[in-house]
Amino acid sequence: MGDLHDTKVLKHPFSDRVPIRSIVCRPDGGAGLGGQLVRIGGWVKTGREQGKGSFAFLEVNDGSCPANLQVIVEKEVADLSSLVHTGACVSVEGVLKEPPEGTKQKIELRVGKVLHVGPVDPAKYPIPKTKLTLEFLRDHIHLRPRTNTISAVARIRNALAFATHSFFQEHGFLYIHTPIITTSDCEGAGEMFQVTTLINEVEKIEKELSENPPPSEADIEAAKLVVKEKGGAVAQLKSAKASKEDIAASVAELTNAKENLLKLEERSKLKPGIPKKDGKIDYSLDFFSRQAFLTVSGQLQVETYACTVSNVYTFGPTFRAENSHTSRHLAEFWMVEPEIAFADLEWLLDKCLDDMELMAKLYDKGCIDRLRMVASTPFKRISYTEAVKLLEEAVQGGKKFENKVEWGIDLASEHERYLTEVLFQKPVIVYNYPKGIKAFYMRLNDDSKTVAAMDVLVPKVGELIGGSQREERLEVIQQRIVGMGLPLEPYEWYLDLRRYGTVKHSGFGLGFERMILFATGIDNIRDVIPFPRYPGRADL
Ligand SMILES: NC(=O)C[C@H](N)C(=O)O
Repeated sequence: MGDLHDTKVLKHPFSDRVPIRSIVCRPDGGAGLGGQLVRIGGWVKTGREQGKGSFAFLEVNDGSCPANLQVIVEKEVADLSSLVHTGACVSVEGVLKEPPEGTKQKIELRVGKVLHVGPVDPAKYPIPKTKLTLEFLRDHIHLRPRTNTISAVARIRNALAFATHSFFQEHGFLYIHTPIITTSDCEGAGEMFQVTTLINEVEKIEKELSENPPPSEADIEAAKLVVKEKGGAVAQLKSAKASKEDIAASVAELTNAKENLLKLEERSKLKPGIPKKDGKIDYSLDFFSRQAFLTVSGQLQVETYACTVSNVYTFGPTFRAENSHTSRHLAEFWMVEPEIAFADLEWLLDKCLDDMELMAKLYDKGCIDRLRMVASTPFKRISYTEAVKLLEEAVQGGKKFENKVEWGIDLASEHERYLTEVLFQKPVIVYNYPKGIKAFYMRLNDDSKTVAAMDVLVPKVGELIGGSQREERLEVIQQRIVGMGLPLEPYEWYLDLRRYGTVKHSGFGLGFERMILFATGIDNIRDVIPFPRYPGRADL
């Protein structure tokens, strides 16, 4: 968008429109731009006719910044009634003018030509200008980007994504595109969405039906008759006290007739274009020749590159089939996952801090205080064992937690919040978790009870980052996989990284949406991703 201090407004690179940002987001509020002819395009936030309908004031926003441009249209130029409704799209050309002294705006646009109007019926528009709750907006996912909050979140999200890439690129990391579809369960927790192929299923049903047409109603009626006859035959033989063998043979015929009827009825339900639902044919095995899933983490795959090009990261969507209905979980979320060869956990903890500091510095526009605090305060570091001790002390002191506190538990959100918000009032890094609650790939510590894992907990959000030193010893990791009841076979390729040229290495995953929650102060994670996915929601 160029230098905002430029004395000329800057055209959008792909159209002849000027971004509103380049008019109003200047130190002088745009005052120095008076007299320039510009074209803008955007959506009306508010509008009203004035001077007995002789002109209209419009507040227009084009998403380039949170601020609106005040636009004035006279009735000679356009039909004002179609312009003034919230949500209408307008594209106009006119001259920038400084309004009279004492007005809030430093610049406004006097329209000479209206180039486009996309009207709205105000009686039907679902996003009126009144303040709407985020819950309400979640039911209008496609229109909610038109609100100030959601468009601001989109800009912050974009800036954070850009900063993530800039940071890693500047530090010599390679961006590796890890797959979305995989057969490996990185966390070994079974929270995977299975990938099935609807088209395959439909094709298969169509083929089957063309080779073997479905039964007609008459076929089914005939089969029902056979069942009735066979049933009658069994009853007759029984009342005639026939021999056991004869009765058994007759019962077998009845069973066959019933099975045949069931089959026919089932086949009659098969219709082209509708996949069979009874689960009898495992179509899911078709496409990939084995069960495939949506990835829960790009970590295992990105490790293959860390073990040859040293410093890598992946940043993409990940999926968890967790039935969580909380404000901190999504079924589809984005994760930033760096992986570094020759690094142990100590090294990683330091780097993680840098990362957060850098992000905080870049985004002082979000929740400024919290970000400032992250940038300036050293994180508290405590071991898991210390954390549990502190929580136990709190319980002894009268603090009530819903989840019980004892060595071996996974820290609940209330525990994480207590540590970060009450006890330390700053981000807390908890390290060396019990092996029983962490994934198989984390390096076993010398005590054989804990693993070299760390979580970064932050106020408001709880766990923001989870990471670990990876287990680089072949026998140990094999034992861990087996010990957790997981099959070795799907992980053989991963074990090869330990068989051939193994090296200590570490990495972490940062939940991108949680980072946005933290930066923006928004409460619900469903509001910081454009199209949230959670139990019961996958449309749009
Ligand atoms: N890359 C990582 O360390 C993240 C880790 N696999 C997780 O999903 O929690």
